[in-house]
Amino acid sequence: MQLGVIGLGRMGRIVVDRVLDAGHDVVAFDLDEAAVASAADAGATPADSVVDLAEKLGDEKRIWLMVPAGEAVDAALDDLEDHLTDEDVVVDGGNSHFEDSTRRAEETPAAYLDCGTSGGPAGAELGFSLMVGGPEWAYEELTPVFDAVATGPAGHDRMGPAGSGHYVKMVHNGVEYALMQAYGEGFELLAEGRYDLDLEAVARTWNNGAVIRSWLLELCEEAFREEGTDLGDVDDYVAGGSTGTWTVREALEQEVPVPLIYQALGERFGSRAAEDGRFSRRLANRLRYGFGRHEVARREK
Ligand SMILES: NC(=O)C1=CN([C@@H]2O[C@H](COP(=O)(O)OP(=O)(O)OC[C@H]3O[C@@H](n4cnc5c(N)ncnc54)[C@H](O)[C@@H]3O)[C@@H](O)[C@H]2O)C=CC1
Ligand SMILES: O=C(CO)[C@H](O)[C@H](O)COP(=O)(O)O
Repeated sequence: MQLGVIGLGRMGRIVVDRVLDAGHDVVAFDLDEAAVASAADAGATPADSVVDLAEKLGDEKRIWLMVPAGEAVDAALDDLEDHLTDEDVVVDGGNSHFEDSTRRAEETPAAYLDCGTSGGPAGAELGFSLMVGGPEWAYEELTPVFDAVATGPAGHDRMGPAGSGHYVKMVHNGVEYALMQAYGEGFELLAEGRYDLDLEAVARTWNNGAVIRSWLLELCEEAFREEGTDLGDVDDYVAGGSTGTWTVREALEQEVPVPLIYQALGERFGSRAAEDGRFSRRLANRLRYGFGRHEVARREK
């Protein structure tokens, strides 16, 4: 199969590499020329615009968007519009709002798959977890690509109709916020509590057989190993928040109580309003680097 990939940043580049490794062809475009050149070095055919990418793909277009949610997705779709037919397939693998995705599915001339992507840059080796919404035929058609980008066939599934993939990913992120908060509170109590503990050793012990073992807990272990048990100069500022806000807003609309997710979101906003040095916020800040390579806010020395 030949796949066009638009957006070659932290996540899009992994899509390119895994699809090439699986023996498919890739045509690649990004606004950043260096990113295009680097993808070409890896074996992709470079494109110098979205239209050039569409033309290079020929008649049967399968295109993966991996650009920031919002305007960049609409801009790419606007440029593609005149080059798509109902036999083509466009995948949006970014963190788009599910209502934007249902709108785009109606407006786009091609079949549209909204694909929630989880796993972060660690997915380069492991593959991602992919939550896909949209027409069944298009999902089946793209299965070889999903097999390559995901951890394997078990790492992706069709959630339902348009919007459902990004809906599931939105809720995934709400869960992510609450888990980070829970680990943060536990480690804060251990850091402030009765014993002088090595928190890397605690995390490692928990990660080996404990009920609460997980990848986020492995990232806590990594954070303590790399920053020290006191988290060094990691600041208490936690960035991000859009997907958690969407989750809470949707929960309010559906009248489903999500107090843990709400509280975790509030903690993020609180971290920006007051510098209180809370350990849980410092760990959340560092964890965002662990799973997403988001920049770590650090204290001035
Ligand atoms: N970093 C992470 O762990 C995860 C990110 N995501 C989502 O994946 C998407 C991409 O994220 P990252 O790769 O981390 O971002 P990134 O900032 O590393 O890469 C985005 C790339 O898109 C390019 N770009 C922006 N507008 C463009 C346009 N109109 N046409 C072509 N290229 C354009 C940029 O030049 C950049 O290279 C976002 O929606 C993000 O929320 C989803 C899951 C995890
Ligand atoms: O989707 C992700 C992980 O699953 C991204 O890393 C996302 O950026 C996380 O959300 P936030 O930026 O609000 O922390």
